[in-house]
Amino acid sequence: MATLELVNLSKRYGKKVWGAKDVNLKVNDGEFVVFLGPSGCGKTTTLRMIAGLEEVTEGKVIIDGKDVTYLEPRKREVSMVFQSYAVWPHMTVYENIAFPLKLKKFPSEEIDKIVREVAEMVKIEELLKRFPSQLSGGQRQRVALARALAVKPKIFLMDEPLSNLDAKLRVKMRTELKAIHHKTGATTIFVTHDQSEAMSMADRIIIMKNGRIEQVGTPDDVYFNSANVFVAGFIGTPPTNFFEMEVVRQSGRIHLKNEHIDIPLNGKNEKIVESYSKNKIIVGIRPENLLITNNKDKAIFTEKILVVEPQGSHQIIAVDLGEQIVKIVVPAFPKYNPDEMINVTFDSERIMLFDIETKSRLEEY
Ligand SMILES: Nc1ncnc2c1ncn2[C@@H]1O[C@H](COP(=O)(O)OP(=O)(O)OP(=O)(O)O)[C@@H](O)[C@H]1O
Repeated sequence: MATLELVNLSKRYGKKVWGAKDVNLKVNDGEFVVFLGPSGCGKTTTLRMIAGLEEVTEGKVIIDGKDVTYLEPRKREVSMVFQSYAVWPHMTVYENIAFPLKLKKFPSEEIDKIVREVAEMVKIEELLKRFPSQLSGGQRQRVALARALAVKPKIFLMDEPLSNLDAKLRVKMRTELKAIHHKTGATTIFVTHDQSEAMSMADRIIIMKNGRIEQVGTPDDVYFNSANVFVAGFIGTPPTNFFEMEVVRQSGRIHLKNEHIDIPLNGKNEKIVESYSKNKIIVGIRPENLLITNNKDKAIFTEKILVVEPQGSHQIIAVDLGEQIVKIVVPAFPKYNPDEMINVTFDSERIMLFDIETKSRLEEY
């Protein structure tokens, strides 16, 4: 087990493309950290630099206080699990797990003990004599996990390890991986582009875009205190509704208005906008923070329902506000129908205000 520190870590491909740029991060001993972001944001590049599989252009990788930036991969005491499993097809499950230990010249009795221990941990004790071709995708991924666990690395690196599995198995493996992490307490860096995977597994999430870190925080931090428009839009399903609004001072109160919506501000939100000098602002409201009300006076807009998407536990209501589809999440009951008129209000504690130019959150988070 170990700590990890990345200092201004950067990777340039060719002359212009920065795969990762100025990545600064401290990972605590035993922490489960997830790199999350859209395709091409630099997650894999960063992970590979930590593993030593990618040459660093600038910056440092520090494991347990020791600068390993130029140390070869096998001397870093990290284990990597890939999306493609990378188990050896000509070896049995037992041999796959045992092989790295043999290379390290462990005595065969100890190898046997470790193989059985990790096989039990990932629930493949029954499969030790089989070859990978006789296993399902999920079982093969467990073998890759067991092999990585067996060498007791200082740090576990996982690059989208669940993305080749079907949706149901992914969700199951998430829970199991989290339980394994709980048991081993190994410092883990996990890469994914799936936000619900990140939210459900991470102690902290590192959200990346264009090679840079946009926000570092717990799942609650990045969801409730999103640092900017990108993070607020990336985290959450359905995504946050964004509105470009004008700041209007009207009979002693501040309103945020556009053609369809009128939001009167009070309390904390009014204070934030009082010290904001521009006349346009971006408002972000998550679908569950828009509320349907019978009181028309409280409505920030009144509109016809376009579509209702039943989800069992809740309903997603879509409303067409002049070329912008607004999504609202409401409980499963009462049932709503298309063409029904609804008055929509909002949870004033939960709206997010962003600078129209910098797109950053306009409050302390
Ligand atoms: N070998 C390479 N040569 C040139 N550019 C590269 C190379 N590898 C990655 N890149 C570029 O670096 C950027 C970051 O890529 P990276 O693979 O780290 O993204 P990612 O977040 O892991 O994406 P994905 O989720 O699609 O795997 C991208 O713009 C990518 O095109």
